[in-house]
Amino acid sequence: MSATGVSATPPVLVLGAGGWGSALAVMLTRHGRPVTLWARRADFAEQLRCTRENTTYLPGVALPDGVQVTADLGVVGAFGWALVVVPSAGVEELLSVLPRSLGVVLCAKGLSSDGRRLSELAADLGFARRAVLSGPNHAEEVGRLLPAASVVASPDQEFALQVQQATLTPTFRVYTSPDLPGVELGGVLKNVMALAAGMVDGLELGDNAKASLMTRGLREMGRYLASQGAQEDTVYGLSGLGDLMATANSRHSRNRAAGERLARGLDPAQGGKVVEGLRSAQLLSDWAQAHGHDLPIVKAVRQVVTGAWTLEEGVAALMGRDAKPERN
Ligand SMILES: NC(=O)c1ccc[n+]([C@@H]2O[C@H](COP(=O)([O-])OP(=O)(O)OC[C@H]3O[C@@H](n4cnc5c(N)ncnc54)[C@H](O)[C@@H]3O)[C@@H](O)[C@H]2O)c1
Ligand SMILES: O=P(O)(O)OC[C@H](O)CO
Repeated sequence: MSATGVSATPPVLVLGAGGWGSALAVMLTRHGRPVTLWARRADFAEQLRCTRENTTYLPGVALPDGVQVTADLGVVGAFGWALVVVPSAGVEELLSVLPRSLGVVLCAKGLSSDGRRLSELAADLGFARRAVLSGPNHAEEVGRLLPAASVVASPDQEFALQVQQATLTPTFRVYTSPDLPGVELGGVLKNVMALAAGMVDGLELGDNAKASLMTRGLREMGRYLASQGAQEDTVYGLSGLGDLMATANSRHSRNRAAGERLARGLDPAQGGKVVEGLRSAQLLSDWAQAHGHDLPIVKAVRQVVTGAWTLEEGVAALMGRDAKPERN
């Protein structure tokens, strides 16, 4: 409490100073929520402090003074929970050095190296309070205070409400959900579907093909959610349909762009950019094969990405499947 009896807004801890971590830090700070932003590299933290702009991952967006940048992970001791905003490939490394008493809000949209959901990985490492934050949220737009919505999902309703209150602002509308796996897997699968949508763009197959792919992709996502014990209808929310529409159609999406580049015969992960759908396609496809589960679009993406199929073979495989009712 301040001297006036009004509660001071507690600061939010953002771990990871890439595009999304920086956008969240800017958006929250602009709305009066001070943020501590942790960057892994001391020289990068120093650069952010000096220039007040993340020219590498979020160019053109100023970091307000309220964003305290640090490379000292010791700051976590002052916080009860944190937004974990490093790419999925780096989540295990970061979580393994954090105190297990910290509540973790996982913001990455990928799987662990052995195919676990990141919240499962956090549970296995001993984190009791876990949530995910996911939705149609391009950093380039959220950081510029354009309106967006998202979902914080956790079986721990008190934790979900705490994170919702801390992150909901006039430009970022945050909903809660108890379906953690459903929200988390929506973010994973939409990246694979966005790769496929980018391939459709690159091949210039037309609007009908893209709409058909996205709709059948959504059905495939729902079936996969159900197979993982999640609620199938979570796929129709912000983290599923919402993020699929945003990512598969966006000029900002690295996954969509990677698919388009691949279809044009270029390197999909241009300049070492994070394209999480590439690894997820492999992991999900391996799982489907091992468990006799049908994930045709995921499989086609994997086959094309690994070079096992040409793009034309991928299209033919999807168009030549058995006739069936739409609901299957
Ligand atoms: N960019 C977006 O619009 C957006 C929106 C929502 C969610 N996400 C998700 O957020 C995650 C991060 O994406 P991004 O766009 O911020 O990535 P980015 O490529 O912009 O930046 C990644 C950052 O993470 C750091 N990093 C990498 N490995 C690390 C490790 N082991 N420990 C600590 N830091 C590490 C990098 O140095 C870099 O600062 C991804 O999983 C992505 O799917 C991104
Ligand atoms: O750039 P992408 O493809 O990783 O997508 C970014 C966000 O996930 C969009 O919500």
